[in-house]
Amino acid sequence: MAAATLSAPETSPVISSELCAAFERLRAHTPVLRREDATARATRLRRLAAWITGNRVAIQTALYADFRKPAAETDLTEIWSTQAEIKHTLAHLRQWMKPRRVGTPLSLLGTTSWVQYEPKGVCLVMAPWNYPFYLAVGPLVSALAAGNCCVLKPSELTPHVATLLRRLAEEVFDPAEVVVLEGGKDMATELLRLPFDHIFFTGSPEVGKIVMRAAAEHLSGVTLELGGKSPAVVDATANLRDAAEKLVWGKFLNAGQTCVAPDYVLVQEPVQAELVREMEAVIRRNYNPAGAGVENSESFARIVNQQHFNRLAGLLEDAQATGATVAVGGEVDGRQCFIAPTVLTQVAPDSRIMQEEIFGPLLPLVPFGTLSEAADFINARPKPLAQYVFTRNAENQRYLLDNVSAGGAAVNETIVHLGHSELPFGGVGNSGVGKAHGHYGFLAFSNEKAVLRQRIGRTSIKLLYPPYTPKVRRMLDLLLRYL
Ligand SMILES: NC(=O)c1ccc[n+]([C@@H]2O[C@H](COP(=O)([O-])OP(=O)(O)OC[C@H]3O[C@@H](n4cnc5c(N)ncnc54)[C@H](O)[C@@H]3O)[C@@H](O)[C@H]2O)c1
Repeated sequence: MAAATLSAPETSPVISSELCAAFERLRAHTPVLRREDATARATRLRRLAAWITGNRVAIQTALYADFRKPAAETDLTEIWSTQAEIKHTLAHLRQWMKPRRVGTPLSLLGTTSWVQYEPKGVCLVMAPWNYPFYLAVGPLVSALAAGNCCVLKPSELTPHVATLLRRLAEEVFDPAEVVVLEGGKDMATELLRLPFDHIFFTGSPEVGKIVMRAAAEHLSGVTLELGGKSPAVVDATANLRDAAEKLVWGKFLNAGQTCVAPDYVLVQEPVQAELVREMEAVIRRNYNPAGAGVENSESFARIVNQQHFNRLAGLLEDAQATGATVAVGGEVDGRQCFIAPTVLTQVAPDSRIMQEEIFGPLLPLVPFGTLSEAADFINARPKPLAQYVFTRNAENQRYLLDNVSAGGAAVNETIVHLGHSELPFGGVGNSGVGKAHGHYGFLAFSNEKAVLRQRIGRTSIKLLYPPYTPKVRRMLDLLLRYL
C-alpha cells in the first residue's frame, strides 16, 4: 500500500493512502448529512434495522464461529439490544434534534436563546470483541442519529463478526457515510492518527488511555467505555435464591466476558455458605440440567481465544496457589478454550484474581462483616463500571448506593440496567469517560451549540461598554449586587 500524508496540516506522520482516501471521502460528505432532516436519518436507521432482521441467522452463525456463543444469547445480547437501541432512537429522534429553548436571565433581558444540535462530523467507533456486533452497531446508531459520518473498526479477535460488519456497511450505507475497516492494533494505531471529530472507544482501560492520548493530538472528543472490577454485595437480608439466580446469569452469560459482569461478590459472612449452595444449584440447572457436563452445554460460550484462556487459567491457578478453594466448577479444557462456571471462596485479597479484571467465568466470593467494610473494600480499588446490591433492607441499599462510586448500579438485579434506554450507560474514572445509549448516545455524538439572539440595536450590555465612566461603574455595582 502506498503511503501518503493527509492533506490536513494538523495530521501527524504517515497514514496509508487507502485510509486517507476513506477519511477524506467521509469528511467531504459531512455537509450532506448535516443538512438532513429527521426523516432522512430515520430512513437510514430503518434500513439498518431491516438488514439486522434479515441477517439474524448470519449474525448468530458468526458469533458461534467466533466463540461458540449460544444463538439464544446472540438473540438477546447482540440482536435485541441493537434493535432496541434503533427502536428507541427512531421513537425520539425528531424530538432530540429539535433546538431546545432556554430561559433568559434578567441581565440579558430582551434576548432569546436556545441549544441546537449539530453533528460533530467524522467519527470513529472502535469496538471490542466480547459483544462484537452490539458494541459496534449500537454506537454507530447514535453516531448516525446525530448526523455523523463514521469509520467503524471492529475487533480483530472476532473475525467472523468483523467480516459480517463489513458486509453490513457495504449493503446498507453509502461508502461516503460509513466505512468498516478491519484490522488489529496496527490499523487502530494508524486510524488514531487521523483528526476525527469524535472517537467512541469500547475496550480496556489500558487501550483507553492510548486512545485518549491520541485524541489529545487533535483535541478530538472522546467517549471511553471501559471495564474494571464490578462488585456485587449480598447482605444477610437478601433473598439468596433470587440473588444466586441473578448472579449466576449475569456472571456466566457470554462465559463471563461481559464488561458489566459481577467481577466478584462481597457476601455478608453468615450467609456465604448458603449463597454458595444456591449458586451451585443454579449453575447445575442452567448449564448441566441432564448431567451431561457443562462442556456439552449449548447454553455456555467459550473463551474467545487461547491467549485469554491461558490468562484465565493462570488466574485460577494463582488463586488456588494463594489459598482459594474451588467451591463450584474449576474444570478447564485448553483444547476448546473451555472454563467451567467456577465459584471460589477463601480468596486472598492480594491474589491476581482480586487485582485485575477477570473477564471470564471465575467468580470469587469475599466475606465481609459490616456494610462500611464492604464499601471500603470497593472504594480502595479503581471506580467500577457497575455496582450490584442484593438486599431487602432499604437503608442498606441507600448506604451502598450513597457510599460507593460506580458508573451505574442495579439493586437486586445484574446487567439489565444497561438495557434501559432512558438510563445513561458508562463508567466513571478508570471505568470510562462519557455516557452512551439513547439520548445520551445522541448527545455524545452531537455538538450542543449554544445560540443567543439579540434584537438589533437594543442591548443593555451596551451600557457597560467603555469608556468606564463613573456611570458605568455604578451600573456594574448594581449588576454585582442584584443580578
Ligand atoms: N464499558 C463498556 O461498555 C465495555 C463493553 C465491553 C467491553 N469493555 C471492556 O473491554 C475490555 C475487553 O475488550 P477488548 O479485549 O476487545 O479490549 P481492547 O482494549 O484490547 O480492544 C478494544 C479495541 O482496541 C483495539 N486495540 C487493541 N490494542 C490496541 C492498541 N495498543 N492501540 C490501539 N488500539 C488497540 C482493538 O483492536 C479493539 O478494536 C474489557 O476491559 C471490558 O471490560 C467495556
